[in-house]
Amino acid sequence: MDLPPSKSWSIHTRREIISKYQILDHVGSGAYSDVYRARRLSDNLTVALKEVHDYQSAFREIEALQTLQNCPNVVVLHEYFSAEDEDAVLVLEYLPTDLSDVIREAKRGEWKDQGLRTGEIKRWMVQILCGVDACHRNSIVHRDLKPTNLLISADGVLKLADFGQARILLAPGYFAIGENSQSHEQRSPNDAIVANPPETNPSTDSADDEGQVIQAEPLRKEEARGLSDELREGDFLDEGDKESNIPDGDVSCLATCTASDMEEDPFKNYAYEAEEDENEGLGPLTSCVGTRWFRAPELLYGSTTYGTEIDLWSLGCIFAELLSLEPLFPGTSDIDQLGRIISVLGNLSKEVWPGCRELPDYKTISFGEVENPIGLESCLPNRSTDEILLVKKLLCFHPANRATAMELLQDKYLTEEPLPVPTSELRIPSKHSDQDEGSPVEWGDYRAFDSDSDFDDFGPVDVTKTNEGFSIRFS
Ligand SMILES: Nc1ncnc2c1ncn2[C@@H]1O[C@H](COP(=O)(O)OP(=O)(O)OP(=O)(O)O)[C@@H](O)[C@H]1O
Repeated sequence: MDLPPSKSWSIHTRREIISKYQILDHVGSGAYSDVYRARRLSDNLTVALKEVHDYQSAFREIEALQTLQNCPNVVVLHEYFSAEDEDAVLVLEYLPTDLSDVIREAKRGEWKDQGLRTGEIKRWMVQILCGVDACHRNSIVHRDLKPTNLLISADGVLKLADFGQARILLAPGYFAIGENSQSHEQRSPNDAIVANPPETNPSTDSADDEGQVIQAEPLRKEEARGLSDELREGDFLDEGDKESNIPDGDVSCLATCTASDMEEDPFKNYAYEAEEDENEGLGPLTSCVGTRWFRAPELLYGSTTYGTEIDLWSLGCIFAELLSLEPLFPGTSDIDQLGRIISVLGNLSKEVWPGCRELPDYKTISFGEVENPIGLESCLPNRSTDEILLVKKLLCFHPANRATAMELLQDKYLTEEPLPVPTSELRIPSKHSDQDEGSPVEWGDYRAFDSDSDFDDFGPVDVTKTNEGFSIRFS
């Protein structure tokens, strides 16, 4: 049931907006935004108004969406409002649900034959790949791909959304958001910028050899499984939080790696950010992007010169989750995240990625030798060889070895029987707007799990000083 709209929302003070839109309800919020469902007065179209509280995030989202406006698998930007000293407001097509809802619904077994049918999984994958392919052809790296950012229309069309962290790697001519309060109707599309994504060129600024070294133990098979189960069951949560706050790593590093964390962090050399210069299309990039569970190893090791391949890693994690209905690497800290990856895939060494030693934090974080990696097969039980192979093509340590979205669209798994079902045959979960936003059970279970530091949510950690620095063991 829709509650009467609150008049206290700041968006109601924006005359230029309420003269064109009737605000219906508040449908969600992110690290930098509040999103409202609204009705366009001129034609009754339902839209989403995204009020973005961060200038850079708004700028990035508008720029990326304008570039991608003709892509059927990217959310449509109808127009945007910008004003000096006011948050930008993006008028987006309204999409009632997302892929995390699909996964959750399938997992609950409320759908007749339990889980997702192979043809459905394939159709979701094809739509995601089309959206990502469009981004990468335009040299746009999304940097925060995850199921909650893959929104879905009532008729089953999946669209990439939340481009607040996106970067255009080859700048197609930056534009500034207008200084005066005004609306900006969607412009005609830019010519597609077709360019090869830049080679991932690991920084030569390797970690200071004299610096502190974090030696982390990757989880053993049983530990990894135990911890995953614990996380899934929410054993460590307060009773009241169990359903609502299942930690999903849905924590943007941008939101959690604060300067004060770094200052208080005894392992100062572990993580750092590069200042991103918006005017430099190919300047250093921050490694603090994305959501931990979907973050590529080069980001976790502090790379600032990565490319579109970081999105391909995220895709591997998302596809694995579609296949198993469980998050693949549900890390509780960045180091735990790396530990989980290494436990499954094996050690990151120069044999699998010759350039890995150049990663800024490679020498700072070292893991014990994993002799028997768990393997993706164990993480995806009951899935076919082709399905596992598809995920393996994305989850390669060496970014250059990851299959591109275009290559995967031609993969035999997606082109052979059973074929992807038509979108009209996809089962769509009930709408966001049908849910009671006040209920944390409905709104919180795949969303924000907050943490101020990389270590505070990690559980027992045994730190000992060694000749080289510190050794950390997680128990
Ligand atoms: N076009 C849309 N239609 C319907 N709901 C939307 C739309 N865009 C966003 N939302 C809702 O608003 C929430 C926040 O939006 P979004 O993720 O884009 O914000 P953000 O501040 O960039 O988030 P994050 O913290 O993930 O970076 C989403 O989880 C979704 O529920």
